[in-house]
Amino acid sequence: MQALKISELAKTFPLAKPLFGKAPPGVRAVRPMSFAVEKGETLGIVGESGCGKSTLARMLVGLLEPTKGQIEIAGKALDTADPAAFGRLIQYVFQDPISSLNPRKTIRQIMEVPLKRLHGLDKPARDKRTREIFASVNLREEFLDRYPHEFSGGQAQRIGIARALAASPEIMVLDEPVSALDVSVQAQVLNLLAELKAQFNLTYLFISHDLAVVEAVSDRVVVLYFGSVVEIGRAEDIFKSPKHPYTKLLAESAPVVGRALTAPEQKDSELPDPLNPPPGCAFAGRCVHATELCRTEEPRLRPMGEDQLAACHHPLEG
Ligand SMILES: Nc1ncnc2c1ncn2[C@@H]1O[C@H](COP(=O)(O)OP(=O)(O)OP(=O)(O)O)[C@@H](O)[C@H]1O
Repeated sequence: MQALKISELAKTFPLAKPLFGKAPPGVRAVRPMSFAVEKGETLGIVGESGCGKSTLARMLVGLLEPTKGQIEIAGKALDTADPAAFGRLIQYVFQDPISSLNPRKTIRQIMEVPLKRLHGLDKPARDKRTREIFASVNLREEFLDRYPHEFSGGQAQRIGIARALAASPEIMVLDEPVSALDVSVQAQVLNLLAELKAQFNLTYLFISHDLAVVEAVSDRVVVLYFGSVVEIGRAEDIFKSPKHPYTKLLAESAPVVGRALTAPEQKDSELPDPLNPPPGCAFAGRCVHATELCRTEEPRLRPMGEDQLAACHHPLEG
């Protein structure tokens, strides 16, 4: 069963109109993209800074209205102009746990908001549910009457996760959930997320620039480049047998213990200018395999092997 399906979802940020002349076309942060996530699956989302990960995530949780496209959760299309429709179905866990929590509210008050607003629970029911969720993220009950700044990064991220769980969502979008944490704490939070997924029957979208973490936690992975999906497939295939030269570049650029860093094959290290996008494949300027076709015609996502799709005119072998 599909937990989430997006169809032709896109976001363009308009730019200010100059005093004279035509308005510029705007920044196409997410170009029309479509994919689905199965219930219980963890879908990793990777790509370098500026590729549209956060814009996509914010649209998925109703924080940002798409320019076009559709979002379906558990088979139902959501009204993307109505953020309230999202809360009970999909929740966001932010990268920076402390600044995502209201500093003037106690943790109990923070936890109560979704329980009251989304589920209409009365005070005793809210207290009971808050205690249950707190226990499931391994936090002590006495923490409930403290303020966000009193917690370490790892504890604050558990609170951020608890707040998201309080909405009883089907899906959680985890946006770099461990990158702000000490390495020693990262594994604890990742283990907790795995336990919660099983306990609450959740589906995860896991955004990270840390490919080792994405490979470890994801069933399938989406690779974004310049606002588009350039490759999607099972995590092991994406990392061991990438079809798109950009996926290979990402994998080769990631430091792995015990492996010497190779100089990745590429011509340039710059992303194209979003205000002046190239006509063909957006990666052509950096790709050593690029031909005239790549510079003139945008490649479409197409099947390449079992459960793997890539948008490339000259996919890699093997
Ligand atoms: N509010 C905005 N107005 C105009 N352009 C924006 C806005 N937000 C994002 N962008 C642009 O959209 C593109 C995608 O940005 P986005 O933040 O989604 O990327 P990202 O992959 O999440 O990057 P990072 O990992 O650095 O957060 C970038 O070119 C960015 O400059």
